[in-house]
Amino acid sequence: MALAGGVRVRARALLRAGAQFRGPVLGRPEPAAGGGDGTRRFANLRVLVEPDPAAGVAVMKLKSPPVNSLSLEFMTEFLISLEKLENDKAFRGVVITSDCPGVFSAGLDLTELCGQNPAHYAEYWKAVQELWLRLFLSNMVLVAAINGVCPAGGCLMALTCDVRVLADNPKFVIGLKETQLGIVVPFWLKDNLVNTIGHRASEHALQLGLLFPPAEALQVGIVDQVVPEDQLQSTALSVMARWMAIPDHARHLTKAMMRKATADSLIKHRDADIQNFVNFISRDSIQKTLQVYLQKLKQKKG
Ligand SMILES: CC/C=C\C/C=C\C/C=C\C=C\CC(=O)SCCNC(=O)CCNC(=O)[C@H](O)C(C)(C)COP(=O)(O)OP(=O)(O)OC[C@H]1O[C@@H](n2cnc3c(N)ncnc32)[C@H](O)[C@@H]1OP(=O)(O)O
Repeated sequence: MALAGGVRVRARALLRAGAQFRGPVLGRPEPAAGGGDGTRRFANLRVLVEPDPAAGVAVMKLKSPPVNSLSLEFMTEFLISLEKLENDKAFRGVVITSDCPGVFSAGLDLTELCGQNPAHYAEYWKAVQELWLRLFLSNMVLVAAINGVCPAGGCLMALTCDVRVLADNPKFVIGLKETQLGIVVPFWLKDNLVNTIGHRASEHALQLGLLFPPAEALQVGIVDQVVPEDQLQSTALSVMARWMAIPDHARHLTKAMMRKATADSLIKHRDADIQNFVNFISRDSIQKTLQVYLQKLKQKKG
């Protein structure tokens, strides 16, 4: 699936501005781009990709400090990196994890949702839809190695994956807390959750805006495994190895068959969903709530 119009335009702008694969990364000298040794890492500004072509797997590390919030730039760069892997036949699986200590992703970037104009909200929501669709319908096996708190939009990313492994730390909660902020999750994300944990559990989780700590997350089924923090990466890779043993075409066609109806319901109503979001987020009452919440977050330190 190609990037949607607005996101593609922004992607091109980012690429022109130099947000493309480069080395060295993390201060280590690496072969020049296209060096072809199959071991080099590549990165744009906010996503670090560590490829292991021999295994057919890449690890994508979200590194948009401080909290990997889903800004337009971050989502665009993430999708560029994902598309690069999708287009490279060497890669059949991706582990998604965080490079920001203690936070997988803080979810949607609240500064994108506050005090902006309707055109911005529309562009932003289109990018959120695109992120979800591209991940949800990815041909590749996606394993989320969740090494930090994972609320709302962070959970959105994790829910698109085929498998979620959560590090066992009581601070690492996961869930869709939107109602706690006075926000309603979009229907397609609700469907994604229902597909994952069932209808009744979703009713409770969504209405109460529940954030599950590891043991509860495992019990309700929003994650598939909880492991000690120091075993997260190795567990994610061994889960991946199991999935990689299945012939790709059969696995992918099965995944597409299982996910088609849920994805189609958004694809058919993308514009209406954007309009709905713009109307909702532009309301004075919602703006006020989000601004107060953002201020509280900022005052936490002071
Ligand atoms: C009718 C229906 C139609 C359509 C659908 C309608 C509506 C749907 C609309 C929106 C859906 C929204 C879903 C979301 O994702 S909203 C975001 C939810 N996320 C959160 O509530 C998490 C907030 N953050 C935190 O709880 C914490 O930051 C933390 C636990 C992730 C990390 O804690 P730390 O103590 O490590 O870090 P902090 O000091 O709190 O934060 C550092 C820094 O980062 C800023 N920040 C944190 N989160 C966000 C964010 N989500 N967006 C933007 N910025 C964020 C925070 O303010 C600090 O900034 P400063 O350094 O002080 O400047």
